[in-house]
Amino acid sequence: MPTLGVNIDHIATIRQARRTVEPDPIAGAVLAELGGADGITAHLREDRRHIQERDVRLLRQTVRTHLNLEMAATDEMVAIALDIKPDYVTLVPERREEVTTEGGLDVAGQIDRIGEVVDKLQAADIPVSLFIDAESAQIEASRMVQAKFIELHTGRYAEAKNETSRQQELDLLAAGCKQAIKAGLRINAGHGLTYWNVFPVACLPGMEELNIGHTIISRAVLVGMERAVQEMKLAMRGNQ
Ligand SMILES: CC(=O)[C@@H](O)[C@H](O)COP(=O)(O)O
Ligand SMILES: NCC(=O)COP(=O)(O)O
Repeated sequence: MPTLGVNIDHIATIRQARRTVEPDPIAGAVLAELGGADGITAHLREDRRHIQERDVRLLRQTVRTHLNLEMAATDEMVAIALDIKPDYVTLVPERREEVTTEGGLDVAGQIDRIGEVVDKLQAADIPVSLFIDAESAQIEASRMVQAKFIELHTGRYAEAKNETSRQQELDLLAAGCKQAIKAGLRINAGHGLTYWNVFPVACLPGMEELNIGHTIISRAVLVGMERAVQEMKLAMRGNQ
């Protein structure tokens, strides 16, 4: 069974709706860990729409499991990561106009830039994961830049309109896992996973960690954070 990284961005989304101090994602992370989270994920977006730099600095001091910092491959973010030293960094693509991340990072199309960022972070003992689509060229490019991990983008699987296309997307993810294992890459996955669609992804070969946010925070609003995390861990084992 893969481990569970709980993405706490959307606790901060509620706070930022009023630019106030509550709810505090730091408290959310503590409760997620008490509920059984194996890691905490936070996405410091360039537009700061949810997580703030203050949150990442406090999370670095308070997280007892491991901290995964999601960020764009910009100089500003690299400087923050080198200063804060999360347990690992996941490089993601960002567009200010998007509601959420729309696809994987184009590593193959910017090998030099991504390679430079991977080198800088890994030289500082911060392992790097690349959030990519399960495409052969992107997995090969991730190997070439010597990232330690990839995070397979599960958005298209999650948004599939019917069982046939969901199965096709799952097959692509499974093929991506096989290629990544051969390439010596460690494998995470995430985006759009829910209590209802997570189990087949949790069963993919070599899957190490699932990073899940929106569905857990949505449930936590209604039933509380610890219970929402416990229920996700059950769903990852096939019990909803
Ligand atoms: C990269 C990814 O899939 C998630 O971190 C997602 O980006 C969560 O943040 P947003 O909801 O702001 O897109
Ligand atoms: N990298 C994916 C992630 O952290 C959470 O994405 P989502 O579950 O909020 O869609």
